[in-house]
Amino acid sequence: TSQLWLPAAVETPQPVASGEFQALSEVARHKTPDDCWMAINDQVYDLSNYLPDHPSEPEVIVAWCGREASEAYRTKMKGRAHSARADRLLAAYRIATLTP
Ligand code: HEM
Repeated sequence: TSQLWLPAAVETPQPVASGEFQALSEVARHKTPDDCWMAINDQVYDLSNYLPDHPSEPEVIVAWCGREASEAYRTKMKGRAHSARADRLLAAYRIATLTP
C-alpha cells in the first residue's frame, strides 16, 4: 500500500520573550505607531504602549519606530540628553537584546 509522505508539522512561532536576541531586521518589521520597536544601545524595546505618553510632537519619536535609535535617544535630536527618569521608563519596555 502506498503511503503519503507528509512533512513534519510547522513549529508554532514562539512569542518574543524577554532576554532573547532579536536582529535589527526583525526590529525593522515593527515600524508603525501601533507596533513600534526600537534598538537602543544594543537592547530592543517595544515602545508601542509608551508612544502616546511621550512629551513631544508624536512624529519626533514615531520616526524612529523600527530603527536603530541609540543616537536619537541619546541626543533627543537636539543635542540634549534624556533624564534619568526617561532612562528608567525606557528600561521598563525592554523585550530583548539585539543580536550581536
Ligand atoms: C528615540 C527617539 C526619541 C527622541 C528623538 C526623543 C526626543 C524627545 C524630545 C524632543 C523631548 C522633548 C523635551 C525636551 O526637548 O527635553 C523628549 C522628552 C522626553 N522623552 Fe524622549 N525621545 C525619544 C525617545 C524616548 C523614549 C524611548 C523614552 C522613554 C521610554 C523617552 C522619554 C522621554 C521623557 C520622559 C521626556 C521628558 C524629559 C526627560 O525626562 O528627559 N523618549 N524626548
